[in-house]
Amino acid sequence: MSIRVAVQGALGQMGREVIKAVAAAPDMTLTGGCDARAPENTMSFDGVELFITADVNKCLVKTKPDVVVDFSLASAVPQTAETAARAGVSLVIGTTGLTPQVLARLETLTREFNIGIVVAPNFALGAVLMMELARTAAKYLDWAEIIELHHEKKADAPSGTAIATARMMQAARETPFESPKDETEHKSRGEEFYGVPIHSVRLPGLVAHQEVIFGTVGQTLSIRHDSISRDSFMPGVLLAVREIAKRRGQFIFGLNKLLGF
Ligand SMILES: NC(=O)c1ccc[n+]([C@@H]2O[C@H](COP(=O)([O-])OP(=O)(O)OC[C@H]3O[C@@H](n4cnc5c(N)ncnc54)[C@H](O)[C@@H]3O)[C@@H](O)[C@H]2O)c1
Ligand SMILES: O=C(O)C1=N[C@H](C(=O)O)CCC1
Repeated sequence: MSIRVAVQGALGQMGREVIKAVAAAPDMTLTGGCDARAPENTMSFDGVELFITADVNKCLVKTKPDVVVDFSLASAVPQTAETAARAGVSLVIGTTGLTPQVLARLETLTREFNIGIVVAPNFALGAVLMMELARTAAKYLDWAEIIELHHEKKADAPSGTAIATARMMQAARETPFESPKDETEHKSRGEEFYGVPIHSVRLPGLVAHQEVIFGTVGQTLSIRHDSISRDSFMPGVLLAVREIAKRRGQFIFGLNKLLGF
């Protein structure tokens, strides 16, 4: 049976890419779109005619999706998730910048309303591997910093990927990472998450990139991933839709869990 999919943030850079990917997926039916900037009617997306509205509830009632894919803004996610949950609709959430409190509420919604929710800060396979390799290296190398580089329109910093990477790296260790002891002069060193300094670069020409650099005596190890176009995220998004459509009651954080890492 075809999985019915609606897209929240449909007019955004990622929303438009998801619309194309879902429309081309043989086992999915694109039902509708939602976006704060949407007109109240149908729109053509590269030849795909789609009902679109600014009202998420209207989108759900009218188009009856099984799954909503959300690439919008962190502040919009709670309302979208509550509305979808009450309608019994599962969610795939790629939006970053979600607080621990919002994540905890999303987990509760899965049990309260028997829906499935996947939240993943990065749907690119290479990025998931980069995070897994960083997790492994973190067990052996005591110094590490992260540089994440994104396009200039990104709303949040640091990236969700960088924060999740730092968390995975620290969780793999028994002791905190080492850091310079004598930075007594002017300090401009990014911001530490889980003991790992994260440096954020925002420039036109970039899409989504991250380098994790480890150091120890006489050597460094760099693990780098580059998304050079947004279609890099689409196989991961479609996998998450397929999986969550059959996993009611489950809350899944990270594409790694769906890839069996
Ligand atoms: N998980 C991943 O793999 C991944 C990949 C790329 C981007 N992202 C994240 O996805 C999100 C969107 O990225 P983007 O580049 O598409 O951004 P974008 O600004 O191009 O698009 C966001 C869209 O959301 C809409 N929007 C804003 N507030 C809204 C609201 N209250 N209700 C409904 N719609 C609303 C905007 O009008 C816009 O069209 C960001 O959080 C970004 O970090 C995640
Ligand atoms: O384009 C963005 O914005 C991206 N955000 C994600 C993040 O914050 O980690 C990663 C992919 C691109």
